[in-house]
Amino acid sequence: MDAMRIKGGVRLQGEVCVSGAKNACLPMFAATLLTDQKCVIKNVPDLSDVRFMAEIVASLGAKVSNPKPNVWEIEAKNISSRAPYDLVRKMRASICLLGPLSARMKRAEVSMPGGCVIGARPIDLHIKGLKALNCAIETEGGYLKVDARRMKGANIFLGGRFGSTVTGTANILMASVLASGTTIIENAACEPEIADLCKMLAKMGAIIDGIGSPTLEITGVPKLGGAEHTVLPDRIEAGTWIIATLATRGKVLIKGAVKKDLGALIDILESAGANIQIKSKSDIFVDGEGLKLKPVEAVTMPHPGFPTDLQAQLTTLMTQVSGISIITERIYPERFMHVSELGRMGADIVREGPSAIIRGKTPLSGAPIMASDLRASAALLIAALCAKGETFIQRIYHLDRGYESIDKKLALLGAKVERISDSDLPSF
Ligand SMILES: CC(=O)N[C@H]1[C@@H](OP(=O)(O)OP(=O)(O)OC[C@H]2O[C@@H](n3ccc(=O)[nH]c3=O)[C@H](O)[C@@H]2O)O[C@H](CO)[C@@H](O)[C@@H]1O
Ligand SMILES: C=C(OP(=O)(O)O)C(=O)O
Repeated sequence: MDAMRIKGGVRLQGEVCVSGAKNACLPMFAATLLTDQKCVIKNVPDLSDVRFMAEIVASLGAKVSNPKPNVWEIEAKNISSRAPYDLVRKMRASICLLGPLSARMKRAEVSMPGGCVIGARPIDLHIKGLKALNCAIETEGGYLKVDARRMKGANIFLGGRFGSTVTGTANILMASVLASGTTIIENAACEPEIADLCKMLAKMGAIIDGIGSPTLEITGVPKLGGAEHTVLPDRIEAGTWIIATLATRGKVLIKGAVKKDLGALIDILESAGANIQIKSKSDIFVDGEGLKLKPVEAVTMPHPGFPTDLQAQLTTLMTQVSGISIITERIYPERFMHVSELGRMGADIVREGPSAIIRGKTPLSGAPIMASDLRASAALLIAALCAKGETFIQRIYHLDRGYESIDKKLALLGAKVERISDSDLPSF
């Protein structure tokens, strides 16, 4: 297993390129199962989650290849409809297979995903949506079994007490593109990754109106064809670089940071006094030198609100800002695994229900710490970059799920980081 050694105290400086969005390409890989023709997906980040998804799609019978860096080709001529537990358990996003398999094979058996450290992750809305499309569903032996022989378009309100669902929208969308008649998904997730998935489906021949809005109208077609699609840049990676630059008081040009996808984060940071310059549609320059930021109050919400996937990173930044910040998590009220590890580095953070109350600015000092999930790891990494002395982050496989070549990108910005194996860790 790998760990990361970080020597803190360096200001990030230079230029960094954002990779393709993980949360767009995972459902896109599933979407390739909707056709027996070849799909080519470009700008795919080299991540462990992507490799898992490729493995799952291949295990279903698709021909999967990675002919060039960041390019994947998938041809799903003959596929089976059963996604087994051994593969599905490795990655929650594999629930996205449910919609495409139901639509193409008229039946699907997908192992039920479990919860995860960021909290409960139910799939009742996915089931509600498929039932509305006239599918019969039962759970048996840990599998969700869908009989989609009588699938047809419907009007579906896809919402719950936490708002919309991202992978739930992806599933119902991918099912309805081949369902007879018209489907209207109300309260659809508006995340840019869903809009990008819609664009790929449209290239495959799907008819979708309202792309990017909370109302998607899908006119079912009997068959889809192959397509070539380039994945949009990862707004969560871009946001992580913006925050890391401010936290280290650095100066970085972030290429592939799309302002329209980062509105809520930019608004929060500008209200704190950050200098964020929009250089073009997809380039943002952050100048953190000599900045005195003000504390913030932020609440996570579905897009276009402040994303939960940047909550942990913003928490770290606020430990380096004088005053009291309050960050409230409305999507996953338990997503605070980073808080105790930040405390071990010297942060003063108290949890009050779904909120973290951060009293800054506290000096951080390097320590041995443990990554617990993807974004918590990013938050710890940012803390390590700000800390005095050396930090050793263990279990960085979490980071590799969602950040392509993170150590190499950091090194290019001047950070002192090194990937080491657990056996090379000093004794603490
Ligand atoms: C692969 C992928 O795209 N992952 C993202 C996706 O996860 P994911 O699609 O799993 O998250 P959802 O959008 O479905 O979850 C949003 C909220 O709805 C609740 N819910 C969801 C489904 C359901 O059937 N019932 C229900 O109650 C969840 O518990 C959560 O509170 O969106 C999350 C919220 O932006 C992000 O943190 C994840 O990075
Ligand atoms: C929670 C995340 O991913 P997943 O939904 O795949 O667990 C994330 O990307 O932060």
